[in-house]
Amino acid sequence: MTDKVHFDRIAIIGAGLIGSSVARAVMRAGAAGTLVVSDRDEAVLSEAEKLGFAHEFTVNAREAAQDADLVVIAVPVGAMASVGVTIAPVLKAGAIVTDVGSVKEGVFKALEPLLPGNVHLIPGHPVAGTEQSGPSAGFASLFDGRWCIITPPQGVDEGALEKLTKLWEAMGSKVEIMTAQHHDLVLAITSHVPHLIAYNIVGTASDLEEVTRSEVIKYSAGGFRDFTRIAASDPTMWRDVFLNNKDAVLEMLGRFSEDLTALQRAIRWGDGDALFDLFTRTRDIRRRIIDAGQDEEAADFGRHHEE
Ligand SMILES: NC(=O)c1ccc[n+]([C@@H]2O[C@H](COP(=O)([O-])OP(=O)(O)OC[C@H]3O[C@@H](n4cnc5c(N)ncnc54)[C@H](O)[C@@H]3O)[C@@H](O)[C@H]2O)c1
Ligand SMILES: O=C(O)C(=O)C[C@]1(C(=O)O)C=C[C@@H](O)C=C1
Repeated sequence: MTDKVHFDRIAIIGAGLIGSSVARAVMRAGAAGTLVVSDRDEAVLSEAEKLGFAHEFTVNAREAAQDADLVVIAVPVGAMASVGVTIAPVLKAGAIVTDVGSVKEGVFKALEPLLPGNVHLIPGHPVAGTEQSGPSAGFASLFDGRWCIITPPQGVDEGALEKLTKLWEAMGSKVEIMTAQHHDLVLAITSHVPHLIAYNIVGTASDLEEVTRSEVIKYSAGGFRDFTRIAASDPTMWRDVFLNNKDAVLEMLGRFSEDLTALQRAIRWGDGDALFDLFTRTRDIRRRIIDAGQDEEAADFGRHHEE
């Protein structure tokens, strides 16, 4: 007998890209006796129901969380607290409550005071996603080979942590444990600031578009096009990320601005060596990412074009 991870009842609140992908991955892993998915948006819920990636569907998050051994909250970071308020009265003693939010310290601080002391709140973040949203955008293999960062609070119940870790592994992820503060600092530079830069550059180009009309669209190949993919990411999700990881994002943006000023100076003074040295260093980082198997672009491209 293998010690396959199993929960009698798993509830997922939020049936968008990530919630629906977790649902599909849970089903693929056979990790739930009953999997119930909830979303407050009736159109989203009926789309989810048609796609059929869980056993039960309900608009009522409280009904979903009732008797659940594991509740996965997959809503935008700014909506976590309202879900916490809704589900708190019905949570079963010993239940594990986790989330998939892109910011960790703020989510823990928002949820922890709302939940009863006899449940295990263990936040998590699968570092995998796309610029799409909604239940149709999800897929079971989203987490395969990707990191899931779990940020347990001090004094966490080791049994509950182990069970949650095993579930993410069963869904295909590699799991890393760190503090919420460290997570927020690392993700500020690897994910949050890059999204802000993409939003900014596409915004600047869209202002220019007034002047040059269709040329921005017409000639948008290569570099700019890659930025537009990221800048098409969900506005609600990303508004909440920046409002909830303010300190770390501002810290990284400060460094970014200093480095940008140095580049500006190198261009102004014709310092080709400085430009060449930086571009050589950054090319090396790209190579290291590919070597570490973290670049899924080619695979993603293939997958979306097969569908
Ligand atoms: N998109 C990504 O690439 C990505 C990757 C990793 C983690 N995340 C995190 O996952 C979470 C969900 O993101 P997503 O991309 O799946 O978003 P999404 O927009 O695809 O789905 C979010 C869903 O939550 C529902 N919702 C909002 N408030 C609710 C509430 N109070 N009760 C019930 N349902 C509610 C919405 O109706 C929507 O269907 C966010 O916290 C985000 O930071 C996103
Ligand atoms: O691949 C993308 O499109 C993503 O933006 C995914 C991405 C990221 O920045 O890596 C976005 C937000 C998440 O919290 C995790 C993953």
